[in-house]
Amino acid sequence: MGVLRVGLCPGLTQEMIQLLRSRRIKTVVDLVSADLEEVAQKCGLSYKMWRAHSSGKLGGLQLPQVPAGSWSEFRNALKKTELGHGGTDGLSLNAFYERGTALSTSCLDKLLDAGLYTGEVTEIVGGPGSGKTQVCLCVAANVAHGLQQNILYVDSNGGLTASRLLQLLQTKTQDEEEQAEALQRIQVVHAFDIFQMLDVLQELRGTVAQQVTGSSGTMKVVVVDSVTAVVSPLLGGQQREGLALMMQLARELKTLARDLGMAVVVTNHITRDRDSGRLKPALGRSWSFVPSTRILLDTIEGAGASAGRRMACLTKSPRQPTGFQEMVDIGTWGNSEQSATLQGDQT
Ligand SMILES: Nc1ncnc2c1ncn2[C@@H]1O[C@H](COP(=O)(O)OP(=O)(O)OP(=O)(O)O)[C@@H](O)[C@H]1O
Repeated sequence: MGVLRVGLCPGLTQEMIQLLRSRRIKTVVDLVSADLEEVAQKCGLSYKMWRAHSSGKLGGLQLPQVPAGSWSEFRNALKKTELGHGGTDGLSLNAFYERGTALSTSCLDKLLDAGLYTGEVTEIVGGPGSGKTQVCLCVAANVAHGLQQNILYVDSNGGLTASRLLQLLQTKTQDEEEQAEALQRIQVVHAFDIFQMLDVLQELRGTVAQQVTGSSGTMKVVVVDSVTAVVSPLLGGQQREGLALMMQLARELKTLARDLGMAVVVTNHITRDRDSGRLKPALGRSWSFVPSTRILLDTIEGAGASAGRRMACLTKSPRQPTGFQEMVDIGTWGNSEQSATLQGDQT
């Protein structure tokens, strides 16, 4: 099982192993999946020392050259290795994915700390026209072309257009065959009410549960644009029934993420808090616990405003500080210029 032991890599001393064990890091995969910066801080290990220790081999598997930059770069480099994908260490691909692998989105990776994490629900929140659907399409194009993974795209508001999807793919490749292959990896389903949506997700659960690990047909990402479109009509009169259906949807999405190792993306509208007047995600408190990561998209007013520019702000994350924000230009995502990020700003 790739248990950490002295001699696995230079510098991995008994003392260090004890420290890691005290942080519940016992195997090579525990180590790869951990927040290395936090671990290093708690174990009194500097990044420089870590680089020196972990270059070369670990658990009999070749590690990447540790980049001089940051911990997150290092972790992502690790995840791309044979080790990060289970490798020959007796670990299944699913077992690793369940622990969380970042799937690059190409549009919001900085905020997401490298991408969408398998095993988690990520929510994109924003008002009408804020760009939620554009983010979903950008994710679909990158997962299908860049990562060559299958994706289920559940459209519940009619926002998806094939022409925009193709436009986004055309910026990635001029090869029409590659574009067609990528389009084939994106399975689009329309579900205009909660019952249709639950049916779609339950069917997906059945299919994914039967998937053979590592086969070319695995479905790694599911996008639901939007949950609000099917849930908010239920929350008016028969509140109880509506809430129960909403939580059933939440359970389905979490099962796909946690038990079946998928990355789940949902979109949600915003609403104004009656007391404070502040904007907050729609669907209330019960829903607010469903996603582990949330990005709020907002249009920009005043100087610097343009049709496609949006401020994307991380408002919930298990990995990054909340409040982290960056300006993105969704208008450029479909242009040949690959400029998504205009500036980074940590608040
Ligand atoms: N083909 C396109 N090329 C460039 N930008 C586009 C294109 N289509 C849409 N946009 C940009 O995306 C914005 C609309 O974004 P989108 O439809 O993703 O919003 P949304 O948050 O999903 O809205 P809603 O909640 O109403 O569904 C437009 O205002 C425009 O700036």
